[in-house]
Amino acid sequence: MSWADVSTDTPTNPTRLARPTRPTYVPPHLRHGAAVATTNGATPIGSDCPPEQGRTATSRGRGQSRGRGRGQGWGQGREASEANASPFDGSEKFDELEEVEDTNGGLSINFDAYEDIPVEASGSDIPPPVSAFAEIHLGEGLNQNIRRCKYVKPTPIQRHAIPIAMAGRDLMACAQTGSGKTAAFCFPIICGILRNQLSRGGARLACPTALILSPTRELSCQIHEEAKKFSYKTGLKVVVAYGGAPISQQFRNLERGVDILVATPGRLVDMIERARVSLRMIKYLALDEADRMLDMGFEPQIRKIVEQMDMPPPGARQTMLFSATFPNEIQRLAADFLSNYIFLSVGRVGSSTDLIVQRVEFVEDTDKRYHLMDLLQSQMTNRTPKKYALTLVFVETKRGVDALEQWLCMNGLAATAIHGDKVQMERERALKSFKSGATPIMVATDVAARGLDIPHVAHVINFDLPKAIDDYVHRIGRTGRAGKSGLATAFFNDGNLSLAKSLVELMQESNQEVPSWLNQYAERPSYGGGRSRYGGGRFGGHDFRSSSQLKREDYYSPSPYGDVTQTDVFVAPASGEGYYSIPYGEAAPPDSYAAGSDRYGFDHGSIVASGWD
Ligand SMILES: Nc1ncnc2c1ncn2[C@@H]1O[C@H](COP(=O)(O)OP(=O)(O)OP(=O)(O)O)[C@@H](O)[C@H]1O
Repeated sequence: MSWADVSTDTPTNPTRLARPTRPTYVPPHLRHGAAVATTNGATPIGSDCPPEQGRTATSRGRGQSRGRGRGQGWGQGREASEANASPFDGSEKFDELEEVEDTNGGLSINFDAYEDIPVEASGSDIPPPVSAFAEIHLGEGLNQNIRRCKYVKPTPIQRHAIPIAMAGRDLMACAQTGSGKTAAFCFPIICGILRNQLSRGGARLACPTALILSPTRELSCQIHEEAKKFSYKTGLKVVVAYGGAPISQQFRNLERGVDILVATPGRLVDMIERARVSLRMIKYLALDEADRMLDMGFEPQIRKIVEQMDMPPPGARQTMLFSATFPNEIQRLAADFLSNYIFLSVGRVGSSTDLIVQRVEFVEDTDKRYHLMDLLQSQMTNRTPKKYALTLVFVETKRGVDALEQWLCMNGLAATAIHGDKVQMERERALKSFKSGATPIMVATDVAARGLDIPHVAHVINFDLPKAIDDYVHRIGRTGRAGKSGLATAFFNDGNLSLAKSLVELMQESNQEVPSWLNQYAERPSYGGGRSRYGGGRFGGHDFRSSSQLKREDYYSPSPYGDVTQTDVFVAPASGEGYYSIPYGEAAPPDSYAAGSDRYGFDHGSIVASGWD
């Protein structure tokens, strides 16, 4: 049970272990926003928050609640705030956007942040990367939309992945959170359909040409919006299908014609079984968050869709798998869906970006709520006027999410909540209210951990740390997107021991300061001795085919990458210049899992319980 589950206002007071590695707890009313002294080198609570965060300085701490919906300033209650939620949805305004030539470098994306990221590509005959969209013949319609989106130049994953996909190759691609993977699979799909004039009209039985699968409703909607922007005025029809919304309306949308279907697996299976969708014309299949899609929760459904329906087999369709994390075990499963594919990793697979400042604080379960309140109050104190910043708080269980949201609202903070037990309308309302800044705090399960691209998320707080480091990577990836910086704070205690080692490794590789007490946890053999899910090697993630089970001749020298021969894996800075090879023998060992355990070595139930659907 997460401590967030506790719905009483007063925490219980369990016996505390004497531990020098814990910050001194000071009650909120004594803090006055000042830094709290620590005895262990942990970051003082409430300090060092980015100045732009927070809303007003009028929120109330414990005991100062006015009740829900009756506060003021940032302390406005939830109902009032949600009622005022801005109806603005960026995509609705796309029509009004003008085409923008290269002004101020396009969007405020900081491309320098992505230079010199290591790139690994393996497979046969790898098409070389490009450095500009103009180098790829995407077609005038798509190019105009790229300009409308103010994408001036491709991100590293786009530079490498788009030429590979445009060459018709299957692809397994990993790149850091917020680095532009959506466009990397959307552009080749749109371009391919337009180029081959595969567009089809409406019919009772919908036969899309492209299928994009994602694990959550919100992510499917987001991809749908993106794909619609990219195919604006091209004549392509993009339709979304997801659970929780009336299927009849989605059927009507399909009847009007569909070229690209974006779907969650459950709703798609339902539609196929009702004989309203056929996959027999599929030429392009993309799995976003592919490792999650092939994880234990979704794999049977994905296999059903891809292998047991009428979808053309690998080779007859083009398959693209994308994620920020790709454990070897999942790579092995994924290989079933691919044909002669190229493995591409941009940045360390499963790494967090250096743009996210990560802090870990030792917080006992009983203290979590008040530490959270400290952080939020500190943000308010340090805020920059007129700048709005959002805070996403991850909690382990759905009950815990509800209880924490309620507690925050009772204490005068405008918070909303999202998890898989809420009805779809509540989920949508929560997300909209959060995005608009009306409720600048959102408490969530892992249902919000992957893929969501919400501007202005400045702070991700792991109130409860996840069981698996991959989930941590995706969660903190909700901030620090598209070259912007972000802050991630995690509350760590004895219950998170099994995560210590991989957390320290991740932080070190992202050049983060690791508290000495956390290092000590990581060094404990019983706690921190667990094997990281990542492979070894220079930046961790590698094509699992480079493991020792494979023969040397299974690999090719991808000539377009230079004059290197007799090597297996090619690595380059993101710029595409100066590729060099990793000799075969130095490739990362396979990341096999202990017999009987899942890939994390954790209890399945607790992972599933975190709110996916
Ligand atoms: N070439 C580009 N120029 C400017 N902005 C871009 C470019 N490509 C993508 N973006 C923007 O970057 C943001 C992140 O992109 P996207 O959501 O595709 O990331 P992602 O890699 O899929 O992240 P995640 O791993 O969290 O799913 C989006 O707001 C997107 O519009």
